[in-house]
Amino acid sequence: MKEIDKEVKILIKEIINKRVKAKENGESPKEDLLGLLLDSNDKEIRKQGNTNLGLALTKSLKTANSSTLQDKKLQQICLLYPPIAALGRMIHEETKIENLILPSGSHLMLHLMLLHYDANLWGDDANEFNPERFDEGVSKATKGQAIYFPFGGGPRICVGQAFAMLEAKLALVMILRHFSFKLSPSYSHAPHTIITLQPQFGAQLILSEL
Ligand code: HEM
Repeated sequence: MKEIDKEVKILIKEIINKRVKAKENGESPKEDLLGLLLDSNDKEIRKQGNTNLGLALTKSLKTANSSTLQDKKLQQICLLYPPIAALGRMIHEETKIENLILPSGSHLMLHLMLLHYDANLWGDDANEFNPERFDEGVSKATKGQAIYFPFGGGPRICVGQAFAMLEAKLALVMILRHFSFKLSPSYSHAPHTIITLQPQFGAQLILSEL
């Protein structure tokens, strides 16, 4: 796991460094999030007279790695809004589940939203944002049951899980080091599935530079 963690960090650094180079050559779009963050990072570095961009990135990576509160929040976000909302499987041989006989070739869908919002499994606050339920990790929160599947499970579990979580934390840390943000009044809550679960009308935020 430590090896994967190291590789993931190197990958993320490579992505950012490539972008920094493109920016220096005037080839990088400014108006996306990474462009905005790099701009803001540059300003901070100029203010502090520090020309070593790597230091700011290393600090962000350190903060991202040590933030267990963010882990819990991301786990809760994946409970309410699993980016992949349903998993599909085909059965290769006739299978009996209690009194149900599923013929070979049947297609099954496991709908994560049904599982993740089930009050019998998660309690009465199933549909509330409550990161504290993950205080003692995922296996305690699920009481060892197979009821939490944002990254799938078993032999086909997502190989990019650690990368995706670190990437999300890193993006958050980099934003929060430079900006505070709140939801724009134009935001309309409409989770919607087009392959992945996404906000149908976008998620407009108002960023204020710190
Ligand atoms: C928030 C981000 C992500 C989510 C929610 C996610 C979710 C999932 C889920 C649910 C599965 C299982 C699919 C199934 O059982 O049918 C899966 C598989 C997989 N994911 Fe991800 N994933 C994410 C990011 C990534 C990233 C960043 C990578 C690559 C760097 C990646 C690579 C893969 C691969 C290769 C598999 C197939 C594994 C196999 O079948 O053996 N994923 N992912």
